[in-house]
Amino acid sequence: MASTASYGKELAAAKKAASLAARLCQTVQKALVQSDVQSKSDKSPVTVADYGSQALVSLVLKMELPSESFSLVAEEDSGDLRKDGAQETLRRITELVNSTLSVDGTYNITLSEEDVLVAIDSGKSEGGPNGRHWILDPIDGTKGFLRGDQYAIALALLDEGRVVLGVLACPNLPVTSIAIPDEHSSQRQVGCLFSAKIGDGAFMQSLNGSSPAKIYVSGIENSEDASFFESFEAAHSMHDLSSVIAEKLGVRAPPVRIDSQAKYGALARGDGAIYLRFAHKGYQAGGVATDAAGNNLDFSKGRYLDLDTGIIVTNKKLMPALLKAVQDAVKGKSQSASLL
Ligand SMILES: Nc1ncnc2c1ncn2[C@@H]1O[C@H](COP(=O)(O)O)[C@@H](OP(=O)(O)O)[C@H]1O
Ligand SMILES: [Mg+2]
Repeated sequence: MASTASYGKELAAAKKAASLAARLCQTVQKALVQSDVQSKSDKSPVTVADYGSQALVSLVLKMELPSESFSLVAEEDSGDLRKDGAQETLRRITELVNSTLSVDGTYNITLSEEDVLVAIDSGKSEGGPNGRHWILDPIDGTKGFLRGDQYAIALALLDEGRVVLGVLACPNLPVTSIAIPDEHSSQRQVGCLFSAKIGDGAFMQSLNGSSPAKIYVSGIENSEDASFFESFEAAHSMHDLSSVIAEKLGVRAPPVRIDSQAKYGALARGDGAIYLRFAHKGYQAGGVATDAAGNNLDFSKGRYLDLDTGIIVTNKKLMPALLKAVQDAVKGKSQSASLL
C-alpha cells in the first residue's frame, strides 16, 4: 500500500542510478564531439548521453530492486539505434555504459550492445494511476547539455498516481547558491544531487559524495525582493509574459535563465523564489508547484501532462499574489491578442 511504504531502498536505488547516469553524462559533455549528436525525427538533438543515461538508470534500478515488478516511463527508445547507420553510435553508448559501470565498481557486469538496447527499451511503460511507475528524463535540458551549460537527470517514483520520491542530478550546478554573483564562477565546485521523499522534506548533497543536507525554499514574503527563474531557451517559455508578471509583482531582479529542471533544485534550496514556465501554444508538454490556474499537477495520466496553461512554482507565502499576477497577465495578453 502506498500509505504505509517508507520508500527508503527505492530512494537509495534512485540516487545510485541518477549518480551513475550523471557520471556518464559528464564524460560525454567533456568530450562533446560532433559524432555524439544525431537527430531524432522531431529534430531535437539527441546524444549518446541521453541513451546511455536511460540505459544506466534502467539497469541500476533493476539490479538494486530485483524483487519488485518494474515499470519505467522514459523519454527515449531504441528505434533509431536499431536502424542502419547507427552502429557506431550504439557501439559508443555501450562502451560508455560499460566504462561507467566499471569505474564505479559496484556491479561486476559487462553489457552487450543488445543488452543496452533492451535496457533502453525497458523505458516504454505508459505509466498511469495504478501501481508503481518510475518516471525518467535521462537528460532534461538537452539544449543546455549541448551548449555546455545546465542539464539534469530527473527520476521520480509514482505510487498509485502519487509522486512519492524524486531525485535530480545536476552535474553543472554550483553546490553553493547561484543567487550570489561570483567573479570566480569558473572555479566553483559543481555537481548537485537533490533528493526528496514523501514526508521527509528535501535534501542536497554533492555528486562526488558529501552527506545529504536538508534544504529549504526561500522564505521571502515580499515579492519585490524575489528573483525568478525561467527557461534559457525563449522557444520553451514565453519570456515576455514572465516579464509582465514580474513587473506586476514589483520584482526588481532580472530573470535568472537556466536550462532544465536544475531550476527546481535551485529553487528548492532558496537560490530564487519563483519559477515561471509558459509554453508557447501548441506544445504538450518544497514550495508549491501548480499549473497557471492554481491546480495541483496530476502525474497519474500516463506519458503526457497535457497542460495548456503553464507551470508556476514558489513558496506558500508568495503563491496567492503570484497566481493573481499570472491570471491578470494572461487576461491582458488574451485581450490584446483579440484586438489584433
Ligand atoms: N517548445 C517547447 N515548449 C515547451 N517546452 C519545451 C519545448 N521544447 C522543449 N521543451 C521541454 O523543455 C525541456 C527543457 O527545459 P528548459 O526549457 O527548462 O531547459 C525539454 O526537455 P528535454 O531536454 O528533455 O527534451 C523539453 O521537455
Ligand atoms: Mg530529455
